[in-house]
Amino acid sequence: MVIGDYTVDQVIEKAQTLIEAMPYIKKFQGKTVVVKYGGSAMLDENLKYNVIKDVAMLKLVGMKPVIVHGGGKEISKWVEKVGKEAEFINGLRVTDAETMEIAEMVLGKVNKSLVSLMQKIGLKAVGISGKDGGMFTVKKKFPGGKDIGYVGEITNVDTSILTSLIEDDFIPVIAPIGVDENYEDYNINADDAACAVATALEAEKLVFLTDIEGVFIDPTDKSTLISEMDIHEAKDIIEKGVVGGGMLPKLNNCIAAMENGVSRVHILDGRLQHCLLLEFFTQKGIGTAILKEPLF
Ligand SMILES: Nc1ncnc2c1ncn2[C@@H]1O[C@H](COP(=O)(O)OP(=O)(O)O)[C@@H](O)[C@H]1O
Ligand SMILES: CC(=O)N[C@@H](CCC(=O)OP(=O)(O)O)C(=O)O
Repeated sequence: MVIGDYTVDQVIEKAQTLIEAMPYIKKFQGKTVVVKYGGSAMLDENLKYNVIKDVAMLKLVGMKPVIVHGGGKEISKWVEKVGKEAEFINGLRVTDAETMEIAEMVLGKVNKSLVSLMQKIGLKAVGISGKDGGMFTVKKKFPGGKDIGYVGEITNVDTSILTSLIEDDFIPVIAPIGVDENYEDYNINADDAACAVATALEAEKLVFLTDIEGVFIDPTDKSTLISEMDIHEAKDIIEKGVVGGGMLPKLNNCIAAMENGVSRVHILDGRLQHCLLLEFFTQKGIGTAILKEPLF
């Protein structure tokens, strides 16, 4: 027997998936969830559209999603177009005045492209940067004591603009730019921004969407994926030098978020279609989960 385009078994399987989602929907209803959408996982419009559809689903079942986005790859592309070389120290972009200008322009474009996609599927979204509503106050960051230009560390998040938007049913979409007390612009690593926002909003969950399956002991050996680790293990692998590149600020931020009250932190492969739905609504553990304490 067939029902529409499906066999009875397929229909039952679909219904079971919905039933499986029920406890998770109940658990996260009314909760704030922060999704950090990394530039590395914005490979094409189709993928972006699917991520936005997942966010729509989170919103429609009663969660309060907030998006903090990156755009590092796109910034590097434009930095190279003006004849410069993109340079990073500890996963943070060395940002001179010209690079700052490029970063703000590119992040503004990424921001509005995400807002457009949301509007296309009927979601209410507002794109802002940390400058809007005085949301982020920053000070210059000196990673390892080094001066890397206009790179900011968030010292305060004024959540009033976010809470107003959320109360009015909008999804805030945040670009990681902020100003210091002298109103100088700063480029902020999007992982740092997501962690600060999740902490300030006391989010239930912080999810990083990136371009790798999760955290690996050895990224060249897929069998070394860490599916769960506690804060101590996370600190340990950082100390051992196992984690590099853009994963370093991500993992440091996972630890900071957990230490500052965020209940759950996950690192997921944003290239995997509907990874957010799989993570939120099914029992399948995907990516790397960072836990406060060991489970056993
Ligand atoms: N131990 C590790 N496990 C996983 N990824 C790692 C590790 N060490 C370095 N990386 C790198 O970190 C990258 C993710 O960070 P990044 O490129 O900044 O992504 P995003 O744009 O999502 O912030 C991965 O693509 C990978 O190359
Ligand atoms: C200071 C710093 O590193 N800023 C980042 C901001 C964008 C970002 O973090 O984007 P992803 O999340 O895609 O990496 C940068 O200029 O690349």
